[in-house]
Amino acid sequence: MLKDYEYKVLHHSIIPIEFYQKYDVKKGLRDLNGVGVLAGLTNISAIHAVDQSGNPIPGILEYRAFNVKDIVATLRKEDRFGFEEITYLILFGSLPNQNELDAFQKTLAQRRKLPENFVRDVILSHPSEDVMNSLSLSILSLASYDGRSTDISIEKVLDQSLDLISIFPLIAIYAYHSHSHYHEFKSLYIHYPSADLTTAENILRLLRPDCSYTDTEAKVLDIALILHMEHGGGNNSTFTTHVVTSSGSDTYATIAAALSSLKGPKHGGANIRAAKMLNDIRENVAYDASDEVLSDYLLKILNKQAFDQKGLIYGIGHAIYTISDPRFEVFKAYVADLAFEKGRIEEFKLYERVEKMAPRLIQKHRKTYKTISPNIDFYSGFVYEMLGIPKELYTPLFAIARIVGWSAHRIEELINMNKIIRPAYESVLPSQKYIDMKDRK
Ligand SMILES: CC(=O)SCCNC(=O)CCNC(=O)[C@H](O)C(C)(C)COP(=O)(O)OP(=O)(O)OC[C@H]1O[C@@H](n2cnc3c(N)ncnc32)[C@H](O)[C@@H]1OP(=O)(O)O
Ligand SMILES: O=C([O-])CC(=O)C(=O)O
Repeated sequence: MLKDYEYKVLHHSIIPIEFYQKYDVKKGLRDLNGVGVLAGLTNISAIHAVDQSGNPIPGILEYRAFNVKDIVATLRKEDRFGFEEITYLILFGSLPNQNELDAFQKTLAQRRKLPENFVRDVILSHPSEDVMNSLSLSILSLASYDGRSTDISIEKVLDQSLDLISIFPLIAIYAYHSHSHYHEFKSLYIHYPSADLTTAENILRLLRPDCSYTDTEAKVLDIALILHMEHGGGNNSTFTTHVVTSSGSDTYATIAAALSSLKGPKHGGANIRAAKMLNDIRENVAYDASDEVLSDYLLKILNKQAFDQKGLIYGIGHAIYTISDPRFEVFKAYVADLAFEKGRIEEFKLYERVEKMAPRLIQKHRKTYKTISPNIDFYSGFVYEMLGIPKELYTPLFAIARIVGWSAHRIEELINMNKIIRPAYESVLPSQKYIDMKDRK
């Protein structure tokens, strides 16, 4: 029966490919040359991938006009954490001075707590292997604890956003513990966060049975969070935030929608797929395999004959960047050091070979004129793995960071747009006369 229904659905859904050109449809809301259709304006971040004449350039990412590479280099030089400072920058538009930063850190620490019995009644009662779904469920449940959940005044939305930024790490990690206890039969422990620690340190503290972590581990995680915080208004989850916000919906529903978008394997979910794909490659191709053998296996992945049979090499390619994703470059600088420290050089070398080989294979195989390069999530799963972070938390870590960007964009949409987002779909089916039941075949 279901097969029958499937046949009908396919038969009545397929639209001839040439129609998209005929009606000038911007597939993926992209122009023919791949540039996104202009859907909004923003002060929050800028992504530069072409020069003024439209020629590709190495990618540049700016948060509130500050180059992300400079931000990370300064934090590294001064050997300090930056997630809270860059959250302040993205939300409020300027760099905090020391007093402003201290006060903001205190605000986040005070908000880093869940409603009474929330862990017991919501998180532990609904264990799921999919921590992204647990996050969505928890965010929607939080609305019931907020007496003004549907208030969309800027003051209230900001208040809700600061709460969500503070508690996302708690929800994600407790949800992981719930899954690991009820589905993997491991001991259950729920640590409280510490008001004296940064977001990155608290994540590791809440995750580990003995709350321990090294300064290097926490600083690498802090950089990973900063690199994932924000990426313009057009990425799939932030655009979802704009779309849902434009209908007048509340913060909880909007963020649940953004989470649902982020988990997709072509977006934030790519980090877990990239790590699983590399494990698959490791199992099927020896570390010392020739380039020819490795290339043949990558071609099998592209031809949907290997790994998840979706035809994608995860962690490679980007909708906007061509020559390079600047976040990838920053990340990679940490991977080599970490791999050396953790004795994972052989794996790192395999990653590196795939990173170099895959873009060329995709270009050739998909016959694309566009230069393709690795994106931020090619190495992020490997980094998390080396930090001992379970794979169920890879995409939630992205969400823990991106909630900052979503919040800023939701507020920007509320302040500026006041117009429901509503693009057009042209019907290509000629009208028919309704048929009486007795006359149907
Ligand atoms: C944080 C982030 O969201 S970063 C992105 C994370 N996603 C991934 O790593 C998943 C793998 N990558 C992809 O699927 C794509 O590169 C995307 C979704 C990121 C961008 O997709 P697009 O904007 O369509 O990329 P682009 O226009 O450069 O693609 C050109 C062609 O190459 C293909 N292609 C691009 N990247 C890949 C890839 N990694 N594997 C296989 N094919 C690819 C596209 O499907 C397209 O083929 P088509 O013309 O037959 O449809
Ligand atoms: O911009 C995009 O399309 C995807 C991306 O890199 C992000 O959201 O960080």
